[in-house]
Amino acid sequence: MAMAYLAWRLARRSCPSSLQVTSFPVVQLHMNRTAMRASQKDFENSMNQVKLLKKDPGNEVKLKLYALYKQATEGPCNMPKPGVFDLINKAKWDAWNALGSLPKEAARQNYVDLVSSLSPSLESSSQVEPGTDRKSTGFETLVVTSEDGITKIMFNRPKKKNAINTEMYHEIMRALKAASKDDSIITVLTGNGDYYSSGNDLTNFTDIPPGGVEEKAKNNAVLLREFVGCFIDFPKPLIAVVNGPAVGISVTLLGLFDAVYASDRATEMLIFGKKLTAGEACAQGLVTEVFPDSTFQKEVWTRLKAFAKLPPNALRISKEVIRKREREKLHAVNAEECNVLQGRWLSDECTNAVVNFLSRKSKL
Ligand SMILES: CCCCCC/C=C/C(=O)SCCNC(=O)CCNC(=O)[C@H](O)C(C)(C)COP(=O)(O)OP(=O)(O)OC[C@H]1O[C@@H](n2cnc3c(N)ncnc32)[C@H](O)[C@@H]1OP(=O)(O)O
Repeated sequence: MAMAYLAWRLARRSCPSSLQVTSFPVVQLHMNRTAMRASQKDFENSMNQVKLLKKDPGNEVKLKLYALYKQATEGPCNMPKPGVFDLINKAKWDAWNALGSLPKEAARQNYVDLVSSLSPSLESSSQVEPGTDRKSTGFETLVVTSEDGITKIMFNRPKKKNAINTEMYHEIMRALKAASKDDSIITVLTGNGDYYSSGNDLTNFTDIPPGGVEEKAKNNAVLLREFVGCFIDFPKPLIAVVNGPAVGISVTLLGLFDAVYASDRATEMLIFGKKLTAGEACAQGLVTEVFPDSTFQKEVWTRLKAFAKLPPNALRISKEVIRKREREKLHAVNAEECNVLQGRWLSDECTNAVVNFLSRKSKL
């Protein structure tokens, strides 16, 4: 991306961001949550999570879950005790009966707590699991899920370090448009696997149409302009969970997010051909906050779930007020930059860089 554009984006980080606008209610929300009981929705989400557990939690835990579920939905056990040879039903009955007169609400809370104690394995690793609620199908290069007021758009080409090919550009735009209209409060972009994204898929430059390289460069410029435009116009809080190294366009786009959380493993954010650590990117305002990789997913998702409970209209309006002043300028810079890039893609420098990369393993 052009120097001016990047400089502008960096400068923008020192302006009030929608994250700052929302920071006060977040504190309030943490205080409220400790006093809160699990809602019916939390309970239902936990039931869905149980179905998706990858590892069998073992009979003891399953019995506890069963008992708490029955207690939460039907109250104290008043069924006749099964016979001694009906081993399974007797074990279930015993577990339920052992809960005595525990109130339904407390059982619901215990159920949610128990499920969440089983869930860290889903969230603590660098490999991000898809959400457990609604999973959009129809994407080849993404996993899109919606849960807890958060639509998560996950780049899903881990074997290619989540390089963005033409199909993925189109799918990201489609997912963003859908997220802007769905009932989620915030939208998160992240990557599956060890990379956030290695940027533009360099094979995008090899599929030459009948009109030759000029037509290819023009098509790419049109696509890029529309793609970046979707980020400029995105109406809800947009958050990047940078789970690993990020390269090229996946870095420069970060300036259009409302918050950027990076794992301290994101050590290779390449800009100006220079590797930048996540900490350095944070010092320059491109990243909002850096977390240790060991706790990255857990800490970030806890925070995001709290954001997603903030008043949705206030969030949208805050973003609109901030973005309104700069939208026109952003679109103008985007258009100019795409024009410049269209020319650069026809240069020997660009051709050589692509050929060098693709010929490393004799792909050309
Ligand atoms: C519509 C067009 C718009 C253009 C917009 C302008 C955007 C510009 C940019 O984004 S410029 C940045 C482009 N990206 C790069 O230059 C990075 C290239 N990749 C690498 O340097 C390395 O792959 C790496 C440092 C990301 C990772 O290195 P390593 O750990 O050694 O892994 P591999 O190189 O073996 O990669 C594994 C696998 O992934 C393929 N791959 C990785 N990145 C890309 C990519 N950007 N494009 C295409 N393919 C990529 C790599 O070839 C390997 O594939 P293989 O296993 O050999 O099939």
